[in-house]
Amino acid sequence: MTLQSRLAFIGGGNMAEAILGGLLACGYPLSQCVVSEPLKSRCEFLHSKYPGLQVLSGSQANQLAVNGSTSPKRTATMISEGSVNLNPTAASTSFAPAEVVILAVKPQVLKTVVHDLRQVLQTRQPLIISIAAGIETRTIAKFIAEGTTLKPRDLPPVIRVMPNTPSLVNEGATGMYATSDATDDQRHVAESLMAAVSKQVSWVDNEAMIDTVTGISGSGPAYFFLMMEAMEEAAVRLGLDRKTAKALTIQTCLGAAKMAQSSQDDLETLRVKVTSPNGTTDAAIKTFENGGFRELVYEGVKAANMRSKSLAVELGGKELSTKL
Ligand SMILES: NC(=O)C1=CN([C@@H]2O[C@H](COP(=O)(O)OP(=O)(O)OC[C@H]3O[C@@H](n4cnc5c(N)ncnc54)[C@H](OP(=O)(O)O)[C@@H]3O)[C@@H](O)[C@H]2O)C=CC1
Ligand SMILES: O=C(O)[C@@H]1CCC=N1
Repeated sequence: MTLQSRLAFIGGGNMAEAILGGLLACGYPLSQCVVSEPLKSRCEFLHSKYPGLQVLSGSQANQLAVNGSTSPKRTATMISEGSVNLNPTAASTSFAPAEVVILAVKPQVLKTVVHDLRQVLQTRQPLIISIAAGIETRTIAKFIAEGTTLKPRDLPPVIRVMPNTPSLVNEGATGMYATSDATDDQRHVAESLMAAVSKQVSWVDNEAMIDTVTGISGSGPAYFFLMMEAMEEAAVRLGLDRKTAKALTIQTCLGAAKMAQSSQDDLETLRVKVTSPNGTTDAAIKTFENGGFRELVYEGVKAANMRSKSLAVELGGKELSTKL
């Protein structure tokens, strides 16, 4: 396995595209990537945005993406029989087997997807990276092993990753957890892939911490977009035109983040430096604090964390603990 390993994305939605787009932007070879995605319009979108990318759909698309097919004739038969559709711009009808499989479907369909891929995952033993919120590594291992006599040691290792959508612009923040059976080489490959699209990659030792990572950086971009939407709206209500309101809001967010990243000061000091006593910022900050801003943020992050845990219960059969 190399840092240009053959990658199969199972699911070609928002987060898959964020990772794929970020990898391609930093030079990952397009010819090493295949995406399996059932929705025709989404396939067309991916074809047109990434010309030459192999995008598969159809009933056997997931299998083909993982298993590969070194016989163009066999692939052509699958295509003519309609079990696989392949975009016409893709370079080849031969597929090497995937060395890394990125499970990028919604948590609710993960079980079905993994069940369908069970055989090929057991045979090919690719490194499996799951980005699905909530679903634990042992649950994925259970899905792979179900209906067989395989022992955990016979299963391919699963690395659980919680990325975020800024990966698309190579500004992702990613949390990672690997089970003890993952080798250093496999961890290195997974980390290198995510590091290519993320400015911050953090391993956690305890899988439960992935729920917390989900509540902070996985879901986090949406919190900042919400804040920016609210600031833009406030500026418009107070008289600015929308274009100016949006541009000032976005640049303020970016500037604050860059300062926070590069400054020796902690976040509180940076805030205090903007806040003249009894000045304008002071008036705003007091309004936020009096409205319970910090507690509200805590409750929001906790809700995301708890939802991640409850997905593990709903979809993985785990007991729900009320402990965070
Ligand atoms: N969006 C985000 O910011 C983040 C998402 N995640 C995780 O990433 C995963 C994907 O989320 P996201 O990209 O937002 O969701 P999307 O719905 O955008 O993407 C999932 C894609 O998988 C496709 N799909 C559905 N069934 C199958 C199948 N049987 N085989 C192959 N593909 C299938 C869907 O097609 P169709 O539309 O036809 O159903 C869809 O295009 C989730 O598990 C989520 O928890 C993790 C971190 C951040
Ligand atoms: O909202 C979700 O469930 C996914 C996981 C993290 C971000 N989006």
